[in-house]
Amino acid sequence: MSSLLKIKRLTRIPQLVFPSVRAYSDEVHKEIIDKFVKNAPVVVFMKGNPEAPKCGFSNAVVQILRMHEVAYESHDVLADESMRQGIKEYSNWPTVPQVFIKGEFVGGCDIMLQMHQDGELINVLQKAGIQSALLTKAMDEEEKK
Ligand SMILES: N[C@@H](CCC(=O)N[C@@H](CS)C(=O)NCC(=O)O)C(=O)O
Ligand code: FES
Repeated sequence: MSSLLKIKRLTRIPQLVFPSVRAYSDEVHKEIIDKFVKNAPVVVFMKGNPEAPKCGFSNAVVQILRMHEVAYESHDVLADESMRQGIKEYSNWPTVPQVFIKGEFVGGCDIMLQMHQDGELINVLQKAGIQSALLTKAMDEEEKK
């Protein structure tokens, strides 16, 4: 028997245990996205940027927030593939755009459109301490009457 085999038989070499690399990177990634999501009162993950959206769904969200004159931070997922996948895992929502208000996932394009149409967006913004320009205008008009 070769001396190497003898050594192997006689010694129990302890195995090094590494946490799975994927589990580790997922955790780190979640932390990074968590910081982005909570970095501003309103945060939007989209394709392109507010000045030049690169998809109609992202454009719709930009138009809605513009109507309410809401300031927000945006992230272009097309510029960062790990962000594109990471945000979907973070919120457990399969598509982009994604809108967060006060760190809470609110929805994508369809939900934002629905909330805009039924007035719920004004309420959600109000609860987050943000006054929609549409509400300001409505109040101004009410005062004039
Ligand atoms: N119904 C969706 C429309 C958004 C959507 O379908 N997005 C697709 C096409 S832009 C998407 O994000 N696909 C996955 C990807 O591109 O990573 C919504 O309400 O937001
Ligand atoms: S990029 Fe094609 S539908 Fe959004």
